[in-house]
Amino acid sequence: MTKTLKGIAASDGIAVAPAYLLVEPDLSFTKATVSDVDSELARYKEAISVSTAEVEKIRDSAKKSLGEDEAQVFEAHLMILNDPEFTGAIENEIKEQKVNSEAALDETAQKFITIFEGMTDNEYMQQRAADVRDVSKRIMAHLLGKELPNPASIDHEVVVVAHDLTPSDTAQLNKKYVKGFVTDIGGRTAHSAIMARSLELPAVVGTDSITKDVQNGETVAVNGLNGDVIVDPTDSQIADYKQKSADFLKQKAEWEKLKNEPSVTADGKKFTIAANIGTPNDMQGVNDNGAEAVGLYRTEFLYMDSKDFPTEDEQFEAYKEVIEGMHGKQVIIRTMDIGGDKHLDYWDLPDEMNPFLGVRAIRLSLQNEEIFRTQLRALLRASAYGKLGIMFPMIGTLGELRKAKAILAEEQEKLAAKGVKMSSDLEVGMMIEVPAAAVLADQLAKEVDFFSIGTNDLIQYTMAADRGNDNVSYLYQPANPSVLRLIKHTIDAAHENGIWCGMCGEAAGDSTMFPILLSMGLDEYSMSATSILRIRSLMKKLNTNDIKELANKACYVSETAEENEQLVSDLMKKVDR
Ligand SMILES: C=C(OP(=O)(O)O)C(=O)O
Ligand SMILES: [Mg+2]
Repeated sequence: MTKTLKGIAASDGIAVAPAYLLVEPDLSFTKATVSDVDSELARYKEAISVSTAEVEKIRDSAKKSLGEDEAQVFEAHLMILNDPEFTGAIENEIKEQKVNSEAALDETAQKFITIFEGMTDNEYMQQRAADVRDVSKRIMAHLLGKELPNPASIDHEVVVVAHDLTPSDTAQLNKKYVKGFVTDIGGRTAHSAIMARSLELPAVVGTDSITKDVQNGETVAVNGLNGDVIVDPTDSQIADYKQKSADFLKQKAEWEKLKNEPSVTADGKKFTIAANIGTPNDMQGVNDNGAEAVGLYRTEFLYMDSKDFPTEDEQFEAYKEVIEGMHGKQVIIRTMDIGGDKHLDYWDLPDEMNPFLGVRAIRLSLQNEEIFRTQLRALLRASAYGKLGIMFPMIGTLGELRKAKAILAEEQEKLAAKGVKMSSDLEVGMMIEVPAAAVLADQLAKEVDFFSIGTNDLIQYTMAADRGNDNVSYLYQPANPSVLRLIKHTIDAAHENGIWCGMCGEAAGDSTMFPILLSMGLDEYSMSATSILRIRSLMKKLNTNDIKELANKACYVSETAEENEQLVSDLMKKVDR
C-alpha cells in the first residue's frame, strides 16, 4: 500500500527503484539435543557448503564492481569456511555433545573469537575475530533458513534501505546499481550522508521507520531534495518523480555551465569555492564540479578503509595523488579525526560514556604520538608535490595547538636533516569546531595560517544537540544567532590577524546560510563537490553591497534561526525578481 514518509534530505537527486533491505535478520536460536547425529551433521555440512558458494559469489562480484582490495575480506571468510580446525571443532561438538548445529556453531565460534581477541600482541590475529563473527553469522542464517543482506553483491538497480549505514557499508555500495538510499536514523551531517553526497547518490535519512514500512523488492521513490520517500508509489506519483528528476537534471545542466567560471559575486568580488573529500577516488567529482581547491580531505577514511594502520608510504601515496590531482591549487588535508562516531576495527579504544566529548581527533593523536607522527611525515613528504595546508581537527585550547605544531616542527626538522624534499610554503591551520576555540579565535589566529570552521561539530557542541540524533534535530540550528555570533567572531578574528578563514562544515554549501556567510566576509567555502555549482550560481546573483547589513542583523537583531531563514528568503525574493 502506498505510504509517504518524511525524512531529512541528505543528498540531492531523485531515484525510483526496488528496495534492497540492508537489515540483519533475527538470528536467535534454541539449543536442543539431537538423537540422529548423522542427519544433524548432514544439515550442518549443507549449511557450510551453501555458505561457501555464497561467499565465493559475493567475492567474485565484489572484485568486479568494487576492486581487489574490497574483495579481500571475502577471501579471509573463505579461509575460515575451509579451515578444518574451525569446521571440525563444530562437527565434534555435534557428535560429542549431541547438540543441534546452531548451538555447536555458537559455542565454537565464541571460543575462537575469545582466543583471537585475547591475542593483544598480534593485531592480525585479533582482526580474525571479526571474520569468525561474520562467517558464523552467515552459517547461522543458513541453518535458520534466513537470508543475510550482501550489499557487495547487488547486481541490479536498487534503493538501499537500512536502519543506518556505516561508512564501510557505504563504501561497499556500487554506484552503477545503487540509485539512492533511505535510513531510519541519522542527520544531514552523519557520515553516511556525507558519503552519499560524495558518491552523488540521492539520499534521505532519519525517516524513523523505513525498514519497517518497506519489503524487499517493493518500489520506493526517494526525493533527496526535500526528504520525501514514497513506498509503493502510484503510477502518477512515479510519473511525478520522473518529471522532478528531469527538472533536477535540467537545473544541474544549467549549473554545469559555471564549471570553468571563477567564483565571483554580482559586483565582481572573488572568493574560493572548494571541495570536501574522503578519499582520492573523490577527485573525479572535485574536478567535474570545478572546485578551486580541496578545503577538507578527511583522512580518517584512509584508516577506516584499511585492515590495519595505513603505513607512512601508503598515506604518502594517497596524499600525493590528491595534491597532484589539483595541479597547484591548494589542498587542505586534515589529520585523522578518529573517535566520536568513527571507529577502527583494529584499534581497540576504551568505551566512553560520551564519545563525542571524549578522546577524539587531535586528542587521540596527541595521546598516540607515534601514529600522529607517521601521518605528519607522510603529509610533509607529500607537500613537495603541490600546495598543501595541514589542518588539525577539534583543537580546543592553545596548548593543544602548540603541542601539535611542535610535533609537526620536530618531524619537519628530522626530515630536513635527512634531505627529504618538502614544500617551502606549507600552511598550517586548524579547524574551529569547538566553541572554546571560536571564543578564543583572536588568540589562536596569531599562531596559524588559516582557520576552517567546522559547523557540523560547532553547531552540535554549541547547541548541545547530537548531530546524528533525530530527536534533537530541531535544536541543530545552523542559523541560530548563537552559532552565527561564534562564526562571525572567528572570521573577524582571522581578518584582524591577517589570516584567511574558510568553512568546511556542511553549512558552507547550504543555500540559506550562504548569503549570511558571504555578508560576514568568509573567504573560502568548502563543501560536497555536488554543491559547488549551485553555490557558485547563487554567489553570482548576490551583490555584497546589498547584503552588508545582513551579518549584523542575523547575529544581533534576530532572536531565532527562523527569523534568519526568513531574512534570507526575503532577500532571495528580491534577488530573483
Ligand atoms: C567538517 C567537519 O568535520 P566532520 O564533519 O568530519 O566532523 C565539521 O565538524 O564541520
Ligand atoms: Mg568535525
